[in-house]
Formats: sequence, structure tokens, C-alpha cells
Amino acid sequence: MTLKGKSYALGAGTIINAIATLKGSAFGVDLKTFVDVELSEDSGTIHGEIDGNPDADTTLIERSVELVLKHYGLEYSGTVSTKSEIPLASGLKSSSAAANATVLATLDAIGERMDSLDAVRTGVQAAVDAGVTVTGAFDDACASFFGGIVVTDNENLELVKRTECDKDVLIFAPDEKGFSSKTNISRSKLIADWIDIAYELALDRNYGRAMTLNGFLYCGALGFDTELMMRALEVGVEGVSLSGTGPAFTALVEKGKANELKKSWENCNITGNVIKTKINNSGAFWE
Ligand SMILES: Nc1ncnc2c1ncn2[C@@H]1O[C@H](COP(=O)(O)OP(=O)(O)OP(=O)(O)O)[C@@H](O)[C@H]1O
Ligand SMILES: O=C(O)C1=C[C@@H](O)[C@@H](O)[C@H](O)C1
Repeated sequence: MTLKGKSYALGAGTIINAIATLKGSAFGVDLKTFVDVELSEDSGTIHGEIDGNPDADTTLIERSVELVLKHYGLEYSGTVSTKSEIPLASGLKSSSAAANATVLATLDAIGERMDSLDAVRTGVQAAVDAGVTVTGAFDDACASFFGGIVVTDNENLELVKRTECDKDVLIFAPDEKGFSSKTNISRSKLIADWIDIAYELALDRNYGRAMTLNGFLYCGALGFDTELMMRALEVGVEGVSLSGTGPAFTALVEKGKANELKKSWENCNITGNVIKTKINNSGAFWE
């Protein structure tokens, strides 16, 4: 008999990148990764496929299925396939969305339900095992799973705060990729004292100011141009940042006010796509 399960989880944007201090903050966006899992009740391997990306590494999604099966003492073979609206390896948490949705689709296939935070932690463990993360990216994983804005302690895998927020989100996704596992960790740690200030702002719900401070600091540490951030400030946006380890940038914009920034970003001479979306406060899908 074939067991089938499906799910989706969200992409996300950064308020605080946790690599400097192991404390982070992120928001879920309305871009999704959809996952289908098919399992046979015989021991064997799990084979992953990424739609439109035949050369991408499937270790993360295969490991996510394996960890869920291991938790329930099951030894099945099968396939896991993903289809995504989130640009891969851009800083928009494609890995967190793939891991979360795979954990949930596997639970759906085997007819089990796990505590939400345990499901998130399983995806984080899969990301650590697959070598796609520096801190485990629990902040990104919570934003991708629960939606809204989250503040987290990545070291202790604790969700410190979650807030719902009705804002539009503008994304600038350059054509090139930037894998988190290849980021400059020692440079990121040099800005820790100032990232602590941004984290305090996020704890006080000053998300826009926290995000912009994070953006200037990480652009400095990792050598990214701040032109896209300055263009956002020029049109009155409060919250704009390099997302994760880049190269994408995201801006939090008041509802209906995204067009001015969209025009400005489209007219700058950096090649990439401008995507208009919004904060998703509903989170991942599971039945
Ligand atoms: N749709 C997907 N299906 C399966 N695996 C994926 C998918 N998207 C990303 N991954 C896995 O995640 C890896 C990219 O992880 P990485 O953390 O570098 O990107 P990101 O999550 O988009 O960036 P960031 O953590 O800075 O937001 C890919 O190499 C692949 O292994
Ligand atoms: O790999 C990691 O641990 C991280 C990567 C980026 O997305 C960061 O934004 C996140 O806070 C931590």
C-alpha cells in the first residue's frame, strides 16, 4: 500500500539574522513551498526531487522524511517532491520552508500529529544534518511554520515572541544565489554588539527599525551594497534589510504603499526580480 501526504510551508524575510548572536527574528511571507510525500511500507531509501531544479541538493528533504519516520520507529521507502514559489538560496528561507513542509507532509502520510514546535525542531535538525544552516535557523523555521513575526533564541530553540502583522512585503531577489552554509561567520560575529541593540528593538516590537539596523550592519559585514536599502528609506519605508545571508533584500511596507518602492527598485541597475507579497499570518498547512 502507498501512503500519501501533502503540505506547504512559507518563505520568510529577516528582521534579525541570528548568525552574529544566535538570537534572531523573521516574518513569514505569502510565498509557499508545496511538498508531496509517497511512502511504501518496506525498508529502503527516500528519494527527493525538486521541481525545476534537477541539480539542487535533495539531502535536506530526504533527511526531513527520515527523521520523522525514525521518531515513530518506521522504516519505509519512498519519494519526496517539492515545488516552490520561493527563489532557492537567496536568503528567503527556501530551506526552512522545504524542511517544514516535508516534516508535515510525512506526518500526513503516516497519519500522525506532532506538537508544532517539535515538528519545527525536527526540520531544524534535518537542516543541521544536511549542512545547509549555521545556527539551525530556528528563527526562519518558526516564521515559515507559524507565519507572522517571530523573535527566537536559536541556541535554545525557544520561540520568544510571535506577533501578527498586516503589512505588504516587497522583495528584491537578485539573479545570483547565496548559500547560508558559505556565508562569512567570523565577519558576522564582529557586529554582535550592534545586533544586540537591533534585537532589543525587536523585543520592543520596533520591528521596522530593528530590521533596518540589521540590514546596514550585515551589508557592512558581508560586503553587500546598501543602494536598495537607501532607495527604500528615500520613499519613507521604515523596515528594510538584507534578508538572511543575502543576496535578497526585503522591505516591510504599509498596505497599498508598495508601488513607489517597486518602481525605484525596478529602475536601479541591479539585475533581479521585484516580487510584491505580504506577511502571511496563517503559517504552514497541515490537516
Ligand atoms: N524547494 C526546495 N526543495 C528541496 N530542498 C530545498 C528547496 N529549497 C531549498 N532547499 C535546500 O536548501 C538549500 C539552500 O539553503 P540556504 O539556507 O542556502 O537557502 P535559503 O534557505 O533560501 O537561504 P537563507 O537561509 O539565507 O534564507 C538548497 O541547497 C537545498 O538543499
Ligand atoms: O543558517 C542560519 O543559521 C541562518 C541563516 C540566515 O537565514 C539567518 O537569517 C538566520 O537567522 C540564521
